[in-house]
Amino acid sequence: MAATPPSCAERSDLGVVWALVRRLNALGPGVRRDLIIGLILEGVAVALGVIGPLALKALIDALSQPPVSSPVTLGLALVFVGAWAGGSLLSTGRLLYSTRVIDTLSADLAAAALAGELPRVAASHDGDSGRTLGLIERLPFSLLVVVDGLIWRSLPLALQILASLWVIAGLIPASYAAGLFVTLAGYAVLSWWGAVRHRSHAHLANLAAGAVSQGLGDVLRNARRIVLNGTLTSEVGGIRAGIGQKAVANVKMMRSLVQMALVQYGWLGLGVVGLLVAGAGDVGAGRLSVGAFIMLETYALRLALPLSGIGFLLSQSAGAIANIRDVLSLCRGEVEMGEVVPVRLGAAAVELREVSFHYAGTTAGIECVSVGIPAGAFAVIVGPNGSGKSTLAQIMAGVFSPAQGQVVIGGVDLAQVDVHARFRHVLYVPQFITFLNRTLRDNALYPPTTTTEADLIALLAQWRFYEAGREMDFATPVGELGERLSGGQIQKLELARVTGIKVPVLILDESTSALDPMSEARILSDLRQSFEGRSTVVMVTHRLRLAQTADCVLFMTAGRLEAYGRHHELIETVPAYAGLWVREEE
Ligand SMILES: Nc1ncnc2c1ncn2[C@@H]1O[C@H](COP(=O)(O)OP(=O)(O)OP(=O)(O)O)[C@@H](O)[C@H]1O
Repeated sequence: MAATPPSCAERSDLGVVWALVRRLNALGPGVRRDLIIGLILEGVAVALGVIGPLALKALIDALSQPPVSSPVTLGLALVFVGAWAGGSLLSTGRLLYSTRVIDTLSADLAAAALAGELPRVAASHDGDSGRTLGLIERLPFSLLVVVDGLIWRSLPLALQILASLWVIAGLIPASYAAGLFVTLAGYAVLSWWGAVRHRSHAHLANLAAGAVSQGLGDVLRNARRIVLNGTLTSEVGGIRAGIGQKAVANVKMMRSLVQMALVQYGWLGLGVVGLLVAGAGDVGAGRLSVGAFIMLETYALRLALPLSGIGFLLSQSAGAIANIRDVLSLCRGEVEMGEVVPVRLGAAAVELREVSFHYAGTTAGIECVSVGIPAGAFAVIVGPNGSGKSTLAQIMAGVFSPAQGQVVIGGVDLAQVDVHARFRHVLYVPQFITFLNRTLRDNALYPPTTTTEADLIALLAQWRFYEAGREMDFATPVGELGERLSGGQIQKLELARVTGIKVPVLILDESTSALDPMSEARILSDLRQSFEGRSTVVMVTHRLRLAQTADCVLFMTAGRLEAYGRHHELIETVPAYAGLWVREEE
């Protein structure tokens, strides 16, 4: 993973720009070199922008004072045209470097945002992948606006304005330089004011765009549910309505842009007309040469044109900065994925000390659970639907952090272990196993397993992964989330992978629920054998017959640990458990 500066949750616009500058600086010598080359090119372009109108003035003055020298006029004409064309050429050439810098920054930010967001999605179960996707997709354009437009172009332009005003003040009455300064400064202030006013529209347009991305992702992921339940028309209608709302937000944003442009260009027009009228009067009165007059107007137009580009960028910058701020807020600091080395080899004890947890905004969760599972044990968590089995399992695995209490694995408080490193202490296999849309091999050998392909093929053959006679084809893609595999195949593949993982505690959440009874018995026996002495295994299950052979049983009801012990003890002492057992037997 790319190294990123620690805190990314900047709030103010300047904070966002500053965060980008810091990230740019941290991107290494290659990026810094590109930045410097780009700045040099832009600097030369600025100088040519100042020289051009000066050459034009000299040319016109030479032409209006006979005798006219052909080599001099030709030379001045060449300087004027060369400065004009050269400046534009250099500015365009500079784009090569700025594009490279922006692409690198974009990749760095996207990686940091993803690295920050994935653990949050994994932990909260309320991931908003569509919104995140939209934010990251819009990032390159936003960076172009802010980095190329605001950071890179505004400084050279400010230099060009200052140098031009200095030249003007040196050649003609200072009042012209003052007039031009007031015109340009007023224009810049109006642009800034417009950008601030534009921000709320841009924010709403961003939200609408995010909602569309989120909705699209959601319906695409749920295509089968939608089509099989006959809700295609209404779901497509919902997306269309969302796009309509986005269009309304965009129109409002564009209207605000047009109003802003009216004010900006109105002011500019007034300023340039003022300079023209004053200049024409002075030329008529012989106080100003025709060359100086044309030079003044050329400077005015040459500076106003890029400034209007900056005005546009400023107006776009509110949305761009909002987008970048959102992406920065997804970054959660530096993520270093080191080598997969278990903290300790061998099974570890699990201890829960007065653990409580509630899902945000609900009363559902776990109430003050204290329990100890000895190292090397095979423990099962049982209980009715919604009693908190999966929640407890995920707290044990460090997926959810308890609001109160401690989870201690092999003497280590899990809260003290970085979320990215918890898999070295305890590994959780979720209730709903999903695969990456890659090959069977990629998913079956997915880290941190250390199993070999040959061992895996042998194991899956024993577990009857395919019906008799069918060859194992590890190059087959499994489809989105693994949808080309059957429910039982998904669990077999995952459990085969898990047998190759060396971890002190393994937590399986209903990982055999889709297996036929024979496969389940065989696979569980193989798993227990391969984890013996190596891992403590905790398994969430609805099948109480698995509890019969377990070393300990955790019986959950309504978010509480109702009872803990061996199966036969609970049968004798806990009527609710005995009732559940009788129902299963029936
Ligand atoms: N992400 C979530 N946000 C809010 N509430 C949740 C969330 N996940 C689970 N719950 C609630 O927490 C309670 C316990 O859920 P949990 O999944 O732990 O139960 P369970 O015993 O594993 O159920 P089952 O046997 O049906 O799998 C339920 O009331 C459930 O609705």
